[in-house]
Amino acid sequence: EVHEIVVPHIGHVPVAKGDFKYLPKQVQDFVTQWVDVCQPRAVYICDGSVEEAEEITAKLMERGTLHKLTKYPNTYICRTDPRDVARVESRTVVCSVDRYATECHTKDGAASQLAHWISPENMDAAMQERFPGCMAGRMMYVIPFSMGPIGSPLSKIGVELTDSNYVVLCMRLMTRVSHDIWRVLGNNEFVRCLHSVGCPRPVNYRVVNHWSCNPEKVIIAHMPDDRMVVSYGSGYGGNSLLGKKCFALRIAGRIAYDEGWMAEHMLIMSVTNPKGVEKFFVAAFPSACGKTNLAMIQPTLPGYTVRCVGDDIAWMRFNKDGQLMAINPENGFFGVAPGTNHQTNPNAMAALQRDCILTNVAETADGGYFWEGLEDEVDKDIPITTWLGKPYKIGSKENYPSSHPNSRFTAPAKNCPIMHPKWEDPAGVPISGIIFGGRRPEGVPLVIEAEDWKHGVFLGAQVKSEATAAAEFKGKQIMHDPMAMRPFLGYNFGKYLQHWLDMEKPGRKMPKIFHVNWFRKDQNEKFLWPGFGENIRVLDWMMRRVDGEDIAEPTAVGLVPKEGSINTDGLNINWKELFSIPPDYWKGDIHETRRYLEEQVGDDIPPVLRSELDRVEARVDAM
Ligand SMILES: O=C(O)CSc1cccnc1C(=O)O
Ligand SMILES: [Mn+2]
Repeated sequence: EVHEIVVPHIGHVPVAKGDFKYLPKQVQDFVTQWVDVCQPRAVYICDGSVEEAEEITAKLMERGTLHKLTKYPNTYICRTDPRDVARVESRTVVCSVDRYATECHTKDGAASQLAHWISPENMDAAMQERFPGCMAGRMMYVIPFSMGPIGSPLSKIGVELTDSNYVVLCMRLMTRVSHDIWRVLGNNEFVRCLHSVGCPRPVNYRVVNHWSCNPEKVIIAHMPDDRMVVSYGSGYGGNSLLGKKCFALRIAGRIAYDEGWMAEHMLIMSVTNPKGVEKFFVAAFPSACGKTNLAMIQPTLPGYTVRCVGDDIAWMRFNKDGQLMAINPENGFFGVAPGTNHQTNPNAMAALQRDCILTNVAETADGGYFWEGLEDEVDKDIPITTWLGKPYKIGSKENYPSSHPNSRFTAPAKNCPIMHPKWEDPAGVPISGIIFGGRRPEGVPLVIEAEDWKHGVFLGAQVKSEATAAAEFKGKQIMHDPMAMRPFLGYNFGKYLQHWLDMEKPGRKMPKIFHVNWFRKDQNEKFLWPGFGENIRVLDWMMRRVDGEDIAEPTAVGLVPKEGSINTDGLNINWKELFSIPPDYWKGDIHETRRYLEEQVGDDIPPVLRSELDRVEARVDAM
């Protein structure tokens, strides 16, 4: 076995684990290149085994980064530096030679919200400023991982180099990490991922919560042409688990554009009705708008069964029979903890009974976890320690909230009791419906069906939602989040929309496209729709529409359910208000959609989409 690597500038670097010569030559070159730059004290080639996880967990517990929750087997809690708690959109960039391969020709040079470009020169400068020597005194972990079942023709392989053992543990839960990857990869293409917390040793400042990070110098950069991602300064979630947003959406989106498939910010689920008919849906909602909850709903209608394939990312491709097939490229869930409880998502709670890592949640004195939403599920008087390490009691204002609004659970998908038997099927699952949606407290009906594919792409492009905690926006503004992909684009959004439009080809069974809004309120700020398990009623209506039942009627904004065609037995629903399409609201909304698309996509708006915008706007203006 080769127990060291020889690199030009620093000579011999020990290989603490694994056999370097077993790696494919192209991976050896990738590792050697960055060992030489980052200068770690040693290299650790991960194999994804339980033993490896136990070894690294013990190391993190010893250091105080991870704390064991005795109430649940193999479950740990982690607190970050409070400055490192969410995706950092302002520091997330995409590098391309031509600026407009990444950004759109925005109107009047407005700053792009849809992907932030960095020039190759500025990329190099940013790398030079950060990576040389950044891993001094640290271990470089080499993580071989597959997005999608190992060996599936729809899967893609990545290799992440990182100096964070927290990332090693989470990547093992979120992706498929295995020694077998090397054999499956051979000399094929792989996505290069380089991550550092940006804290070379010796560090001469106090590290908060044993969580090394370098917030001032955070950069999350993508080089789609080179199929590469580099991330520096943040240890958290989508910034550091590079298989997730960086690879599976931004880089994969560009690969999908080149290869003719789709990488989308979507859950994948199946619904089986009392007659035993099963249909699969994907749904794209902005961050923290309930994808995990919908993917795992417990139907309230008798005789319906919902199963989960994935809760956040879908890779989709039309097969030779013209059927759209989807896989979940991930292996676990990295879900928002606050608001998750046995009422809102009993299946997620079932997946949180063992083998999880919880980040920035609170801890109960009896060795359990706590977050906002669990008040009725723990002993009212139990002493709680907040994510900031402060004392908290349920009902108290002091040290509220107990958990960071973007605190997360990292859980292996296999522990979710309703995973579909085909959730790892290499061929994927057949998609009948695509659902867009967002948090719209006003004016938007419970469900709208697109008249056709291009109208559906328009419904996706006009997605908006009240801001949430998953990124750095604050407050209750209505934010645009076209296709629910605004933070996750890897190339020109106009080209991305054209790519969607180009998916429609003769011989293909184009899925129906819908838009949902669970969050409409009446003038007293009361929700008009109960949501959660009751959403099965809307999915049932969609299934019947897919089968062509005459239960929809046309409106200026699309097809809506005929009165009474959604089963509302047992509910007290104000149908009129829930489905009203207030002309003034929609006139304002469609003009805001035009303003946003003109400003942010400008000349890159695909002509077919522009004509959809004109067509719908004319109908709304005539209301
Ligand atoms: O990556 C983070 O730190 C939070 S963002 C996130 C995590 C899992 C799934 N989706 C998202 C998102 O922002 O869409
Ligand atoms: Mn997401």
